[in-house]
Amino acid sequence: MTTKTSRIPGLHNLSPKERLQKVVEAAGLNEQVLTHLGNTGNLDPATADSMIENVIGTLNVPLGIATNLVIDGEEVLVPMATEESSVVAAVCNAARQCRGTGGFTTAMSGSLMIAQVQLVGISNPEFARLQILEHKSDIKRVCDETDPVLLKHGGGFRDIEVRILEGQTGPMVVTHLIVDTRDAMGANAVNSMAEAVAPHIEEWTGGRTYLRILSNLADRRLARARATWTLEDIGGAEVRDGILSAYDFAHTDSYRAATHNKGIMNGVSAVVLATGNDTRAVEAGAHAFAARSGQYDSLTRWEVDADGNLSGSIEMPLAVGLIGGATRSHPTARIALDIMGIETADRLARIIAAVGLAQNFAALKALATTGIQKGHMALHAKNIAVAVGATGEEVDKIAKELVSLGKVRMDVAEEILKALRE
Ligand SMILES: CC(C)(COP(=O)([O-])OP(=O)([O-])OC[C@H]1O[C@@H](n2cnc3c(N)ncnc32)[C@H](O)[C@@H]1OP(=O)([O-])[O-])[C@@H](O)C(=O)NCCC(=O)NCCSC(=O)C[C@@](C)(O)CC(=O)[O-]
Ligand SMILES: NC(=O)C1=CN([C@@H]2O[C@H](COP(=O)(O)OP(=O)(O)OC[C@H]3O[C@@H](n4cnc5c(N)ncnc54)[C@H](OP(=O)(O)O)[C@@H]3O)[C@@H](O)[C@H]2O)C=CC1
Repeated sequence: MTTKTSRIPGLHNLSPKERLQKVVEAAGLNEQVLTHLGNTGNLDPATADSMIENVIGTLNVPLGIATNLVIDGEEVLVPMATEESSVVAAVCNAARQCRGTGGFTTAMSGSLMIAQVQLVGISNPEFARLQILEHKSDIKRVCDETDPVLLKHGGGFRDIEVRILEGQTGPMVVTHLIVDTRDAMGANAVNSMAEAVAPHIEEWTGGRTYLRILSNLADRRLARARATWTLEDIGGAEVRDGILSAYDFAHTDSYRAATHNKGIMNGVSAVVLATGNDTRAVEAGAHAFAARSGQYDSLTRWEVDADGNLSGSIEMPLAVGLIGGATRSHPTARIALDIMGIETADRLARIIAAVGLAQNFAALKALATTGIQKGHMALHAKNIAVAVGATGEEVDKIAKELVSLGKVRMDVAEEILKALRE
């Protein structure tokens, strides 16, 4: 049944429970939905209602733990929130195979974010550019006055750059405010600064400012991770060469690079989500960075070291925080940080980069050897069993049967379930 009308005036003024009732009625759903969505798991309705708008319930995603990771000499258990099977297992698998060489070494370029102020209606953009640059100390003062708390935590304005862009509507003079946002992802912090600085830029140049917003291409907040996998640990030179060939494919072809990077983001987004950070911000930054040369490229690099072992590295923007957004308000996100023993946003970003690299190693190794389906579908089999209506012990029985038949398919699962229930 389709919804009678999507116009529900004042829905936002109701409580989550009242809204749910209205939506169930409007969508013509049965009363069971009330019970199902009424159970909000470990996010209470009041907290959920304060996070987004028009809340009627919550969507629980499994939270798994990646084991085996050694990052900068420290053992770390990493929580990952994802709906996709084999993603967590893949990280455990990759991390286990590089423990012998010390695991992952990571670094961060800094915690600098960029806010952009777009200025238009300028006939002499080169002149305006210099006018803005001359006011660097005024801009610093305005930015820092906007966020004294950030200043207290060692952050604040660092620099400006001014670019001239030729748009279809005429020249644009774009000011980048470069701000150290420390343990915050920083979107709200730098957006406030951009809005505070904009009227001054208009006054100095006589132009008109439009957009005042951060850039998600956080290329001054790059997380880096590297690791070495020995031939012995990965199963020999043929496996190494298969991984190198897989990387070469991604480096050469954007169609392949998109899938290659999707695999990396399987790990990255799962940790970003588990910690209540903004998955879209990180994803937009990653893909823009991957395309920075003009050709969409791999976020990882794979090489052979002097001893013939496999060296993997990753470098990508990772604007994540421990403050702001849902990182503080979502109780599970706070626990996720505690599991990792995280005290700085810098450490969180570095762990996420290591997870991205591990994820890529596992996927490339599987692709270059047995193929992805063997491991992935074996773990996906339980999902298929649940999707066809299996419950309790039926789930494991069906999953095992699907794997042993080598046919992890819905139609086969349905047949097995039918036979089990006869
Ligand atoms: C699936 C495996 C791990 C099997 O790998 P395997 O070698 O058959 O597993 P194993 O039973 O020998 O176990 C090896 C280790 O893997 C881990 N492991 C093994 N099973 C589990 C489990 N159930 N739960 C947690 N951890 C598990 C665990 O660490 C274990 O060591 P242990 O702890 O036993 O000493 C392997 O085939 C693999 O890594 N595959 C890659 C899977 C993958 O990348 N999945 C992502 C989804 S596919 C996709 O979206 C991305 C893609 C592929 O398109 C990207 C691209 O194209 O580049
Ligand atoms: N394009 C995008 O990506 C956009 C994203 N967003 C959203 O913005 C949110 C993130 O913004 P963000 O600015 O991080 O969040 P907040 O504004 O909530 O938090 C940052 C603020 O926390 C205070 N603070 C306290 N301690 C620290 C510390 N140690 N380090 C840094 N700051 C500290 C600072 O000052 P004070 O207390 O004075 O605020 C700082 O400005 C996310 O929810 C994201 O989804 C919003 C718009 C656009």
